[in-house]
Amino acid sequence: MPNAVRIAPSILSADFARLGEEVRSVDEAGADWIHVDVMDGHFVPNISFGPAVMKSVRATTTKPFDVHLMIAPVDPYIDAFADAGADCIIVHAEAGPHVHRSVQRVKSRGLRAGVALNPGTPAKMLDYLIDTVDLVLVMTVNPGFGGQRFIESQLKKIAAVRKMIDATGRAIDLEVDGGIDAETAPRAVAAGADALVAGTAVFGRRPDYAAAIRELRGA
Ligand SMILES: O=C(CO)[C@H](O)[C@H](O)COP(=O)(O)O
Ligand SMILES: [Co+2]
Repeated sequence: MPNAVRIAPSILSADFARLGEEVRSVDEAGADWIHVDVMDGHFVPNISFGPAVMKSVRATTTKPFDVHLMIAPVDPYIDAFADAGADCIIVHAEAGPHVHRSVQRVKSRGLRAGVALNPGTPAKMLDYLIDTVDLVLVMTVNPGFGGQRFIESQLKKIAAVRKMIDATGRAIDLEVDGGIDAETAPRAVAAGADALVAGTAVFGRRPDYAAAIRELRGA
């Protein structure tokens, strides 16, 4: 299905005491990708987990790991997450010091590279990056926590990024992250998103993850 929307449950909202089982459950429930939120307590005001934890759950599924690094500076950690089994590594345009170099470093490991834009960062930031990336992640909350409210102004940015992607003629994924549920998902997709991260909307529906994923897809 070429135009199907990908659903990427964020394990930030999983039960960390049963992380492996949680990953297996969302895999069986129909997740397309597993979204891994890495927070450093510096770039964002929260700390989640590092590459060792990710590596230990990597073995529980064959689904691609979509690794969202909220780390500044990020370059010293790219190899560790590549070694831990990332399929796509997303770096923040704001994390610095040289985002283009960070993207090159991800690509040099043979992985898909993504760039994330915070809500206050304009789409224009992508002008000299879009030709090198495989994915753009538009943040629809300020990064650092799950369970926040979708920021409406980002719909305009999703539409602007969709135009930029289409103009390249390349297959670049447009993923949206933050406050995605059955109400916001269709609006993000209508604006141009083709991949949706969902933490609370999936893991908050414990134990029926399949229903949660079906609902997001159907929406
Ligand atoms: O990157 C993130 C936060 O920085 C998370 O991926 C995001 O918040 C998902 O959680 P929710 O769906 O509950 O908003
Ligand atoms: Co995320």
